[in-house]
Amino acid sequence: MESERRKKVALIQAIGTANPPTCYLQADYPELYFEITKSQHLPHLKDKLKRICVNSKIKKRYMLPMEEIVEKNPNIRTYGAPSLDARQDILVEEVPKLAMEAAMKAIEEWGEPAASITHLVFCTSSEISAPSADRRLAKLIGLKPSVQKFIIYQQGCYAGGTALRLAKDVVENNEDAHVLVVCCEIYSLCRFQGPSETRMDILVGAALMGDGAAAVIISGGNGGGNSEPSRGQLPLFEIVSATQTEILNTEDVIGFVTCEAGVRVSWNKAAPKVVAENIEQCLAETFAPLGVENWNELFYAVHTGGAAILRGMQEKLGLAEGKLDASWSVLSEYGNMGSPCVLFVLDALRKKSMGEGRSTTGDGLEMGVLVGFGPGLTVETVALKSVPLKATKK
Ligand SMILES: CC(C)(COP(=O)(O)OP(=O)(O)OC[C@H]1O[C@@H](n2cnc3c(N)ncnc32)[C@H](O)[C@@H]1OP(=O)(O)O)[C@@H](O)C(=O)NCCC(=O)NCCSC(=O)CC(=O)O
Repeated sequence: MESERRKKVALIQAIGTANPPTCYLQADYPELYFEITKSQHLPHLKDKLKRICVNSKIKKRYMLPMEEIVEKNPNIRTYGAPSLDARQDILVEEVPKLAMEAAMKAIEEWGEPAASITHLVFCTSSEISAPSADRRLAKLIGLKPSVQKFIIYQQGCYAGGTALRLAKDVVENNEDAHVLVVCCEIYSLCRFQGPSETRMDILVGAALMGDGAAAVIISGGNGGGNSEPSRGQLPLFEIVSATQTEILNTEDVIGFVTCEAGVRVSWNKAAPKVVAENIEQCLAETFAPLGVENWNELFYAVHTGGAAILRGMQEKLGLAEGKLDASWSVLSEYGNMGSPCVLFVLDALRKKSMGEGRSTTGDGLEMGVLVGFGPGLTVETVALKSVPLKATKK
């Protein structure tokens, strides 16, 4: 009977991640940045960048080889100089290539052919082109021409959550849908700016941003507490709900604009405070219907926006030590890569849970939350259910 048919639930089946090959150690970066930008005559700004780098809790980041790129395109090093053409020429090629690496890893873990993907959701804020980056990616990984594509351009760091929200709707409403979600950012190049005496947020960006791509595959499964995948393989997480919230009157807190000089980012000092002040309301709205009030009952995959943001959230929610470990670990190993960050954290979380012999993919807990935030200020709150790890080992 129709009324007895169980609703399909959205299951994350596999995760793949990728980074460019060039690794920059955080301890060496201030020297390198001031060398590349020919700004050694500004030692007070270099000292400030050194301090921010030390406090960033970042050990290393992966980026395009910026020394070579800037040498060939010297306008990129000068604050405000026109350089968008040079950046776009490289990014239009490099964004789909990095995305491909992550996508291939996710497809390999999933174990089904790429041709079985029915929908593609692609997110980037690192280039703008048509035919767009999703189409280039589809060709690179051999998706069928009838794959249903969506591109989420210019949404910044919260787009990883937006993509999961869209994929959830797609699998719940389309029989046998298999959605490939890919987020890819090359901030090292699109957002690179030389230092400026009047723009301290450029130094903050120089200290935090890195490049990465992450891909997940989401399929429909049977609900009812037991997460059954549709195609034989056991899933990693169930997406229970996904919501976007706009925090009113915060348009000047985080933003960016593409201009002749590349992507000009505005990060306001108030960002950590604004996120901390609003996070509990976002969680309350998401988890009241699920009967969760104690934030320590949840596992967490929070965007690695910066150390002050993670600290503020931990304090405001009264989280026990270790609750944000997966985010701290991604921040330390990769920095702030924008939209793929939350998916990197999800990957770290399930690997950590497995490594530590936890009973579920979510730190041994049943319910958790993925939090993405970015321009607007906009928050994506995704409620997740973990999967028993004993079952995945069978
Ligand atoms: C950058 C930090 C690690 C630095 O931490 P510190 O422990 O060194 O201390 P701090 O916060 O006092 O900052 C050090 C110095 O930098 C300055 N400073 C910090 N943030 C600033 C900003 N946004 N604009 C201008 N200056 C800023 C401080 O005033 C201080 O200057 P002085 O030394 O002169 O007193 C931290 O502040 C942090 O994590 N900030 C959050 C970064 C952020 O907004 N991320 C959101 C990304 S948005 C995103 O991810 C989405 C997207 O882009 O789409």
